[in-house]
Amino acid sequence: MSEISRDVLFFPESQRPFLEPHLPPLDGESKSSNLPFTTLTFATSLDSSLAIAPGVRTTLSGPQSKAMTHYLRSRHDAILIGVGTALADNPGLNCRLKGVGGYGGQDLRGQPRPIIIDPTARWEFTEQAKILALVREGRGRAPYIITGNPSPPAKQKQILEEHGGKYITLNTTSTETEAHRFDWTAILGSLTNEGFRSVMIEGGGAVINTLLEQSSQGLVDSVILTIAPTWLGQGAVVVSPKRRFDAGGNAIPASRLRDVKWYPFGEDVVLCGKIKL
Ligand SMILES: NC(=O)C1=CN([C@@H]2O[C@H](COP(=O)(O)OP(=O)(O)OC[C@H]3O[C@@H](n4cnc5c(N)ncnc54)[C@H](OP(=O)(O)O)[C@@H]3O)[C@@H](O)[C@H]2O)C=CC1
Ligand SMILES: Nc1nc(O)c(N)c(N[C@@H]2O[C@H](COP(=O)(O)O)[C@@H](O)[C@H]2O)n1
Repeated sequence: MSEISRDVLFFPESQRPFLEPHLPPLDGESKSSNLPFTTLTFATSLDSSLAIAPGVRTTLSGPQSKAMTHYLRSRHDAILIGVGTALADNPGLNCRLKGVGGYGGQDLRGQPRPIIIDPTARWEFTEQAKILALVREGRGRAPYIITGNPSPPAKQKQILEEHGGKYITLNTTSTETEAHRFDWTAILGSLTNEGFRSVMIEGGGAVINTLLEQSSQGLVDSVILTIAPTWLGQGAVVVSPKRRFDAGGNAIPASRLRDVKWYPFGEDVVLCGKIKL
């Protein structure tokens, strides 16, 4: 069996319609805001964890919900993760559904552009990175890395550009607790400048927790979560955004979904909704 046929995933036509209201429009119609249609999507445990420990790749999705995630990848122009995930997972970030480009389809049709948020350009990848191997095999696109470092390492820049990727430089700001932070509107604006009309944001913890802060959660158009029937336990990488307070200083929920729909998917459930603003 070839490497490609072993990897191929199937997501039946009959299971696709329920997702449609939660996805970027098929006709490419853009939003009024000029920013890409933004879907927040990840797999979580019952204790709101993404991975069993920092730096550890952890399988949560069952086969059906994994195939659904790859369908989501085929429906977005770009797929975004933080550098923590790039380092922990050595991810492919391509779409391995039967029929997309590289998996029986033409060219790279249906393959999203991977976007990595790496403010200091600390990801020291080599040609062996899975994401680049897939590019050489014609099964994925080269990543664009958003950085605040005006002089990223020459070696990585060369490798990236040889594969058709690039660094995109964006200004960072400093907060009391963080030395180099991107504003999410600026991140999404830079994707618009590159011509992307939709992006799915997969994680990891820091990416999701900053996106769900009050100042940026309004940028999220759709939320599609896979919930797996497992508790990862203490010490895991947790989704838990910064606490919010009302005018009287009382703690209030950091974020809440509206128009929620739940769909069983094998042993998992898939939750779709919108952020209530
Ligand atoms: N179950 C799932 O669906 C998923 C699981 N994961 C898991 O999540 C874990 C990784 O999570 P985590 O360690 O939190 O890493 P992240 O992937 O969230 O990357 C975090 C880093 O990205 C940079 N970053 C994130 N947001 C911003 C911002 N707004 N501005 C500037 N820089 C930003 C920072 O880099 P710097 O430190 O250089 O400042 C930050 O430390 C992995 O174990 C992975 O397996 C990941 C995705 C999905
Ligand atoms: N949907 C989903 N389910 C899980 O169980 C996961 N661990 C993840 N992780 C995300 O997918 C990336 C790996 O992608 P490749 O299979 O290498 O293409 C990983 O980096 C996370 O972003 N997602």
